[in-house]
Parts: sequence; C-alpha cells; structure tokens
Amino acid sequence: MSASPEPTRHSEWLAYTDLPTTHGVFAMHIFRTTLPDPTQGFQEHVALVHGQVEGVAGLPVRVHSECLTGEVFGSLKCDCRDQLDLALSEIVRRGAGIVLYLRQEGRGIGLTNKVRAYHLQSRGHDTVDANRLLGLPDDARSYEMVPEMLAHFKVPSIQLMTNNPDKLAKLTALGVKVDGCLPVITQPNTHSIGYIKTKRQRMGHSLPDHGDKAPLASVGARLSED
Ligand SMILES: Nc1nc2c(ncn2[C@@H]2O[C@H](COP(=O)(O)OP(=O)(O)OP(=O)(O)O)[C@@H](O)[C@H]2O)c(=O)[nH]1
Ligand SMILES: [Zn+2]
Repeated sequence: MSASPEPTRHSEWLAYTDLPTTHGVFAMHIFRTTLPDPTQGFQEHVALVHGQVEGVAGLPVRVHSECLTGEVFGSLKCDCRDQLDLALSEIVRRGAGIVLYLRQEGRGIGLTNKVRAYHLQSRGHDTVDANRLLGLPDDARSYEMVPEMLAHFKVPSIQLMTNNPDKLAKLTALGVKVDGCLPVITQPNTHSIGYIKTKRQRMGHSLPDHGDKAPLASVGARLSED
C-alpha cells in the first residue's frame, strides 16, 4: 500500500532573530511562500512572537495585512498602523502572543493596484467600488499560510485579534481553531472616517458607528486641523 502524499506546504520557515521594538522584544521569524504569486512573486511573511506560545490554547494572535502607506509613511487614510501598534502592545501587555504580518498589500491586490484604487477614491468612489472599477475583487486575500505558521509554533487554538468576520470565516474554514475574537478598535481621523464607515457598512466589520465625524480625541483629526 502506498503512503498518502504529504500535504502541500504553502510556506517554509527560513530565519529568525530577536527584535527589540518600542512595544517590547519579539522573535521575528520569516516564512517564504513556496510558489510565486502571479503579481507579487515569492512573498516573505513575518511572524512576530512574544513570550512563551508553544501549547498555549486561546493565544492572542493578530493576522495583519501589509499596508506600506499607513505603516511606513504614516498615511492617515486608514487604521492599519494604529491596529498594528495596538496588537503589538496588547500582546506584550498580556505576556504572550503572535502577530502574523502577511504581505497582502491592498487586501491582496498589491501596491500598484492599491494606488490606482486610492486615485479612484480621491474622485469620490469608496474602497469597495474603487476595486470593482479596476476589475478586482473587494478582498483578494487568502490565508492558507496561517495554519502552517501556527503549527510551526505548536499553537493549538487562538483568540483572533480582528473586527473582520470574513477573516474569521476564512481562517476557520482552513482549520484554524478560533476560541474567540478580540476587537482591534482604533480612533478614526477626518481622513480615515469614510474608509472605516465603508468597512462597517459594506464589508461587515464589527466597528462602532461614529457617523461622518471623527471623534475630537483622534490624533489624525488633531494633525489635520493643526
Ligand atoms: N484595496 C485597498 N486596500 C486597502 C485600502 N485601505 C487599506 N487597504 C489594505 O487593507 C488591508 C487591511 O485590511 P482592513 O480591511 O483594513 O482590515 P482587515 O485586516 O480586513 O480586518 P481587521 O482584522 O479587523 O483589521 C491592508 O492590506 C491595507 O493595505 C483601500 O482603500 N483599498
Ligand atoms: Zn492601511
């Protein structure tokens, strides 16, 4: 009788180092995809691990998608950087957890298409319609690398740090055991309020309704009014 074939691996572990950050010390692990993405080639996904995670059930885990504009350039158009900071600091506060930083720029459509979509948004289209006008899906992400990355760290189940029910559904369908969700709510600013409203109204994210006005306490709102 022939042995059953090995399951396809979507990513392979390649390297790690300790990484001191403003939030605390993380171990940074690199996983590279085994097959090239049609538009983005081979991708180097990152796991930022804090504390003892092996065998921990209900571990806080953030599955985060890359956002160059927000996380590197400080763009005020989205909440990605604030969500990343919040996840990292909350994991340190709790003593253990993982951020899986996936190179899924622009909800998986890549940087060039995201910039095209932003250009359309500057002409009045929201984030969903801009993608559709470009002939692209609302959300092109897939998460097949996530169960492999969690298995690498021997994490049996997680508390998923997200407001996005679609992300939860996709991960559960891939066999990730999710014990519950931890919301990752940040303050909108005058530039991000429309995007966040669209996430709530058209993409089903569990987010508070601020109407059309950003809360005055928002850092971004203060910046834009200076
Ligand atoms: N196509 C496109 N992508 C965007 C836009 N704004 C942010 N992004 C990308 O959206 C991704 C983050 O997705 P979000 O919908 O903000 O959040 P999420 O990860 O689905 O949900 P949470 O887990 O609750 O944060 C990142 O890859 C960003 O680069 C936009 O206007 N258009
Ligand atoms: Zn962003």
